[in-house]
Amino acid sequence: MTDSAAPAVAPTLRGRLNRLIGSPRFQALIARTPGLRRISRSEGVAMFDLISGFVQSQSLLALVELRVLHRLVDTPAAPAALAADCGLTERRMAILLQAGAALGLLKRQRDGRFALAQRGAAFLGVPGLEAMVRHHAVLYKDLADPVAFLKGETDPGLAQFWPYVFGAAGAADPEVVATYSNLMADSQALVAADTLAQVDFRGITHLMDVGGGTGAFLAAVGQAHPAIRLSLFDLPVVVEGATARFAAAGLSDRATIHPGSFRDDDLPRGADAISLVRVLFDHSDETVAALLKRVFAALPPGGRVIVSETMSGGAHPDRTTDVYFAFYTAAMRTGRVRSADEIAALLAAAGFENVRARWGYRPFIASFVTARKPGMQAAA
Ligand SMILES: CC(C)=CCC/C(C)=C/CC/C(C)=C/C=C/C(C)=C/C=C/C=C(C)/C=C/C=C(C)/C=C/C=C(C)/C=C/CC(C)(C)O
Ligand SMILES: C[S@@+](CC[C@H](N)C(=O)[O-])C[C@H]1O[C@@H](n2cnc3c(N)ncnc32)[C@H](O)[C@@H]1O
Repeated sequence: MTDSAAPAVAPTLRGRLNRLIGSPRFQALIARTPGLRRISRSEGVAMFDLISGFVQSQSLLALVELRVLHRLVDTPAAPAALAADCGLTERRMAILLQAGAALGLLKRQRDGRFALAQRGAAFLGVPGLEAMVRHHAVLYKDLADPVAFLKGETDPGLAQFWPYVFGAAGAADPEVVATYSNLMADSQALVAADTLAQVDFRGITHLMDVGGGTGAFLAAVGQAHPAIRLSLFDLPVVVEGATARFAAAGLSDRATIHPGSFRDDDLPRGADAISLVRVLFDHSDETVAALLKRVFAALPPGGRVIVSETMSGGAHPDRTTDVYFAFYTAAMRTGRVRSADEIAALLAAAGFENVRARWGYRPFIASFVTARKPGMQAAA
């Protein structure tokens, strides 16, 4: 701690402890003390993990771009064979494969060939994950100068990647919208699974999913709860993809599609529950407050609202959401990752009561806040 050698004000107890821990002599002492040296080593590993995270992510991106995991699904292969297929020199391919093995995605065999490890096999099976990793090229470019990014001196490319967040007019190009909608729909499988596992849907007779994309969440709800009627509300160009999805899922009779913009239009009435899945974190507090008012107006007394998205840990900062999703939504410029308490406050301000929060099993997939419109309970 060289630049803080002379404190300007009397340090607190925590400050004195910080100076002690930051002293190389103290660190050396811990490192050579039996029983304590384990702490020193594991702290070093944790620090190195932070330092090298970007390189780990870029190794993964290279494995994805070159389809290395796919190439190893059925049989192991030697670096030379993969090098030829991927257009790399054998030496560079060996570096990539060794890194993949070190990251637990591949397994290095005794004969020098590389096989797909359990984590690599699982990675390929997670819906939408490869596409997510690929699109990180845009995010990581935006974060190349993180200080300039935080000062607002850069023009993040991610803001252009998602066409809809600036309003209905942004989602005009059907091809761009399709790319975006597919990425969302693919990654929706895990969100739907966790929402269905952690939120109580009992008593709901008609669910409207606002900002529901092409209906992937509703399709999952429809399959899990055969009695629930379904309504989808999203921008006109986005919901075009929903008709085919509902037909393929055998839900055409139970599902109604409502094209519209929640910025400009009131929401259709009739549903006794409204879900907002990965919608609020795209938008400013003002937009969210106006949207929640519309949600409130559309529900009957006792009607339920379900918010499902990644949330800040708030008082307990979370490693996944308070880093990746906080920077991600900042790069989009319009939204932010809110804690369950912040979402609860916005719901209360819109008139909702009985607000309940549940931290997700996998917070990087979703956490949940539910609330009710005051009045009579909706009939079960
Ligand atoms: C029987 C034998 C032989 C062995 C048994 C071994 C065994 C049981 C293995 C288990 C393997 C297994 C089942 C693994 C499962 C792994 C899973 C399900 C992993 C899931 C991982 C999910 C991840 C990493 C999700 C990442 C999500 C991301 C990055 C989401 C990003 C979302 C964004 C950017 C959303 C943006 C929306 C916007 C634009 C802000 O509005
Ligand atoms: C991050 S996506 C989430 C989609 C889906 N709920 C999911 O989790 O996969 C946000 C959704 O909100 C929709 N959306 C954004 N602005 C909207 C608006 N003004 N009116 C209606 N939907 C809107 C987008 O089209 C998009 O489908």
